[in-house]
Amino acid sequence: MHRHAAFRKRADRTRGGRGHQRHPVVPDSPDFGGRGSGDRTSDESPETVNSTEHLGQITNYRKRPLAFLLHYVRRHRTAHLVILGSVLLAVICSVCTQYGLKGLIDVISQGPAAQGVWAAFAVLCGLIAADNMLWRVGGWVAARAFVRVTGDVRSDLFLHLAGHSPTYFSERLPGTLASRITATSNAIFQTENTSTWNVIPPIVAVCVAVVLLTTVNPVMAGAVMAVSLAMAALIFRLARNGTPIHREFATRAAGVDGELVDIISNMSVVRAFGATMREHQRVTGAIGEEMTARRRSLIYLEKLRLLHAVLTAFITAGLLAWGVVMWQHGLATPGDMVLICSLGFTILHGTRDLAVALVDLTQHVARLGEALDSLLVEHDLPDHANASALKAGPGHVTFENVHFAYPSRPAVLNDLTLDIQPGQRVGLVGASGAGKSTVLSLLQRFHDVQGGRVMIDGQDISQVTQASLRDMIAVVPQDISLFHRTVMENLRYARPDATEEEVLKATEIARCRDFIEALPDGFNTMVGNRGVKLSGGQRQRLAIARALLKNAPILLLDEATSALDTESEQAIQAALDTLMEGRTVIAIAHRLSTLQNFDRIVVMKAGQVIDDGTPEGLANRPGPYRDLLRKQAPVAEETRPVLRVA
Ligand SMILES: Nc1ncnc2c1ncn2[C@@H]1O[C@H](COP(=O)(O)OP(=O)(O)OP(=O)(O)O)[C@@H](O)[C@H]1O
Repeated sequence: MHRHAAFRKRADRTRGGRGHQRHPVVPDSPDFGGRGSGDRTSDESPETVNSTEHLGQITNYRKRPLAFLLHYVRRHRTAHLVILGSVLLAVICSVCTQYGLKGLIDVISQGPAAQGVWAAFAVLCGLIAADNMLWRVGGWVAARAFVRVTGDVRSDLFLHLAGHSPTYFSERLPGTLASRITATSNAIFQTENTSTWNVIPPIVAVCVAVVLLTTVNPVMAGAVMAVSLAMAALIFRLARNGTPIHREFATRAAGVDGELVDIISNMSVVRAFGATMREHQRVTGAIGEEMTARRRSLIYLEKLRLLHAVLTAFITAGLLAWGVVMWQHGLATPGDMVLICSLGFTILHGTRDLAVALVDLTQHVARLGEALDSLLVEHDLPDHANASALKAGPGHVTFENVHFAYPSRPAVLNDLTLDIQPGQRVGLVGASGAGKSTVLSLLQRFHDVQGGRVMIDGQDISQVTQASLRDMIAVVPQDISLFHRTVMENLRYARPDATEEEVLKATEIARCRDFIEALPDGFNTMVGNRGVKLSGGQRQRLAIARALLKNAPILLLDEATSALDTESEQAIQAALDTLMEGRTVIAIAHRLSTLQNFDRIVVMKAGQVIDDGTPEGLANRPGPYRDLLRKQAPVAEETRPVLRVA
């Protein structure tokens, strides 16, 4: 199969929703319409882009911006051929108009009795009309085709971006990534526009003009062509030399966007620390660097244009003088003089326009290259080449001699072994930095382990598709992220095809229906950026409802109730109890009393399990858990400790 066709097919497949196997409904779990997350077929799992097939294609273009552009041009081949055809014909008509003019003048100069005046007139008018109409045909088709290309590009880049690991995102500013996607699509649009309207027309015009000039004076045509080509080559070469300057500008511009988004998304912190002026200075610094880079880029272009203007003035003067001398020696008719002048100008202006357009084009291609270079990085956590869907089971989780370190950091987990039976509720406790969150991350395969294996129902999670792995796991995180969308859309994120009845049922169990209905627009209320218009407790209950709708056999909880009043805590605790029914649960808890109803407590220290047993068993014998309990005892008397939900 052709490589590009394969790329397209795969991209289409990833968009269209794959039929990967989903786990069955957890038998003992509460019924939310009798459907497991396995029924969620319309959701486009971003993990699907981890397909190594897809990776093998799009990342090939990382260093080949023009090949990348051509790939999308081929997707709309017919439209681009129509555009090219109409531009070529339009330019040919436009240049031939000058020949038509010469014909008319030659006939007219024979006197009023000359034959064929109206025929020459008709030819000239026909050429002018065709010239104008053909441009419009090209413009009409381009208005659709070029815009489609920009849409395809952004959509594919997003798909690729979404397949990167958390490490990729933690090392980059979201604003920079977003701005690079936009920059890529803008650069492609500009490249297509410049090529179609500013590069191809002068090339064709110059070629046709030279052919026509040959009919008057072949030597003159050859000389003009040679000089023009030499000049265009010189300008283009100089333009290419400026590429690093233009790329520097593109990098700085993306940097400013990244800084702005980072600061704006942390505006509450900026205010809390009275750091507005500090941030202003920082942004001003970044803008200053971008301005310097932009100035250098523009001045470089201006120098090139100046050079071309000077050369053009000299060559035009030479050409005109040559024509006058020919006329003086009776070697040229008045019509020939008109033709020499107009074709000479066509060639000179054509090469000038071409050189300028090529300069612009190299700048657009440089921007495109810069953006692709940073976006088309290979996924660092692709699905295994022979990955198959995780076969749904009851949710048996095993960590087998797991060794793990974050990049350039000392080991976080050392030979960790943990066996969690299906349906077991396990609380992970231990000092800050012990590695509890890392355990949850590794189970979701946010990173690959460096030693040992993580297994679900006897299957190594590094060997299964990430989409099927995510389907097995529901997460209630500590920091609950909501989209700036309606409450309903946020709830349905877990299962877009959930019926209204299922959503209502989940919100009732999660104790959030009452407060949602009290919101100004009920379920259609926008929750604000990351959910700021809701309280912490309300966001947590929404997250629980979302997890209920997902209905996965494994549930990860990370410290959910830390900042709540007693009433909210009780509501959330009750909701969590329902959510945990019939699932394998791994919960991170700092406040130990929330784990009293759990089957098992695992105490971690420096990446290892140092104690393991039932809450009562561990509480009743000397050991790290009892020490932790005693440390928390005074706190427990004042405030009822609660589970921290993931
Ligand atoms: N993305 C990351 N990159 C590099 N190091 C990390 C990353 N995440 C965590 N760490 C480091 O790994 C160690 C374990 O962190 P982890 O978050 O797993 O601990 P924890 O027991 O969950 O702590 P806490 O209870 O404070 O949340 C810490 O030293 C932390 O600095």
